[in-house]
Amino acid sequence: MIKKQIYSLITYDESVKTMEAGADHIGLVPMQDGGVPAHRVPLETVDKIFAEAKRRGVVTVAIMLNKDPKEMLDIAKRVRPDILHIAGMEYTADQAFRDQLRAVCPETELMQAVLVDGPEAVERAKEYAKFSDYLLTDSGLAADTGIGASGLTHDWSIDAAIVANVDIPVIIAGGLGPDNVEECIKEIKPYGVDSLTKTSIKYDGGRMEKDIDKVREFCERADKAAAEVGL
Ligand SMILES: O=C(O)c1ccccc1NCC(=O)[C@H](O)[C@H](O)COP(=O)(O)O
Repeated sequence: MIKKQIYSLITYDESVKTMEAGADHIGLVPMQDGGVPAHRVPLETVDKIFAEAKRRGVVTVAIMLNKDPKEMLDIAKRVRPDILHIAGMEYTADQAFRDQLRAVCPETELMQAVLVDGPEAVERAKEYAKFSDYLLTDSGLAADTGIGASGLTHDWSIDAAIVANVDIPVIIAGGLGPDNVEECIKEIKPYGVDSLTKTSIKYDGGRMEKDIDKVREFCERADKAAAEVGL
């Protein structure tokens, strides 16, 4: 079984369709400082989407694109995600942040993004794994955060080394879509795979929406590859 994580949802309707198309984790950017304004989701809409996901047993992820740990903890307390994803490079979580998150939101797990920009990413991942519940390996460089949402792949042999060297679940991100998710799973054998750009329709001005046919194809191909390699 492989976890299919689909980002970045904006509306309730596309969230329901994304879950129906096979997503195991859904992620969105609750209203906050930082990030592309068109992707931020009002907190009332986050509540509605997360309630529906919890009803269906789908894991909810709140994506943090700001650099203020206090704001992150306040958002976690307010929207109660299953996972808080620290996505930017300008703030990286640490053990103190993990402890604070556990204190204010005991049920929320922590996922730290790892920039995969060379072999040194393996040591970076090992450090982050000391305080994280999940790692998300990702490509640079988004204009607003320095990591993620690039639509670009990176050297998967480094992800495979990360999976072999940490003992927490690793989700692979960066340029994954229906065209390459099978190859990625066969090469890395990760806990999960993530897709944003290649399963979205992007419009001028930064607005985007999920392409549900692409989401379905991504999930089906991921499941097929996972079954073939015995995951
Ligand atoms: O979700 C966002 O809107 C976002 C914006 C800016 C930086 C990162 C963001 N999301 C983080 C993710 O984990 C993406 O899903 C991941 O980077 C994969 O993106 P893509 O390469 O476009 O599939």
